Amino acid sequence: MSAIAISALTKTFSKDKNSESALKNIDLQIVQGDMVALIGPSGSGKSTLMRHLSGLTLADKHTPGIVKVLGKPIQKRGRLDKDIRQTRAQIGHIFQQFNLVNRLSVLTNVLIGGLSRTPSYRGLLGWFTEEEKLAALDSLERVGLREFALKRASDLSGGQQQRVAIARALMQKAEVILADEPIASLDPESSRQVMETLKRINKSDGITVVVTLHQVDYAQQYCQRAVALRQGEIFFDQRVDALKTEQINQLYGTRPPQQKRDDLYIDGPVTNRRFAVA
Ligand SMILES: Nc1ncnc2c1ncn2[C@@H]1O[C@H](COP(=O)(O)OP(=O)(O)OP(=O)(O)O)[C@@H](O)[C@H]1O
Repeated sequence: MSAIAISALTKTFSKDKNSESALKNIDLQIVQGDMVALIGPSGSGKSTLMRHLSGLTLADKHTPGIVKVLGKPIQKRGRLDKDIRQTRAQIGHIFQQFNLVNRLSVLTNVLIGGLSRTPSYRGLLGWFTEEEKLAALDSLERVGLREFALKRASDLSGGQQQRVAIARALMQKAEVILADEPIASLDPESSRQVMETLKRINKSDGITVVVTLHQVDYAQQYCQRAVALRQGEIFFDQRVDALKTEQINQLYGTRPPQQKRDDLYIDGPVTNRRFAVA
């Protein structure tokens, strides 16, 4: 079964009839257990596509677009499915802006991941069972942060916070993780640790991971497949080891690879927005 199935997905933000669509008739299937990088230049539609997968953004009405996750519809013809809550409970989210509750402990943040299975009165009161706490500690152990359990989330570095978000997805027992630019504001070492952690849980638990990345070299190092968007369309979709420098240059519209690496910034000299043209 496909973990993710998208067909005929079109999204136009502006009501102006002549404006370009952010996504144009996208068809995409991702099998369960795959780790897929979504790459492409700024504004190509990566985040918009990710938001459609969890129903945070709706496709154009009166178009045949369908998005399914784990075989269940998320949205159809620009309308959310009525059972979306159950499906959403199986999707873990990791965003560029660390989406933890800063004033709560790391452990509580992870416990929040299991709320979809906790009776709501207990969740509201912050009552968690010993078993739930042990499971949360176990998730933290798996991302290498068990000893940070009682710290405030805001006291952790950006990279550590991203790993807490991964632990929260593990606690949630997410079968699909959508990571939207999880390393965009991290230094190279923290980026490596976050990508290694995603890769590890992808391999060991068979969790499907879709990750948007600005750096092609991280996609090549950690993912099996790369799907590239350009101007709202799929520009290439292939195994990462089949990616050619020429295609990457075409995708980003950069100068040829003999340029110095420092000249190859996508958006100016913003750290971590650089990508390698190998
Ligand atoms: N809420 C919105 N309202 C209007 N236009 C939007 C909205 N969100 C995205 N867009 C437009 O849709 C297009 C795709 O944007 P999107 O953020 O998906 O690109 P991206 O590939 O994720 O870019 P980046 O790498 O910079 O995050 C852009 O032209 C953007 O301006």
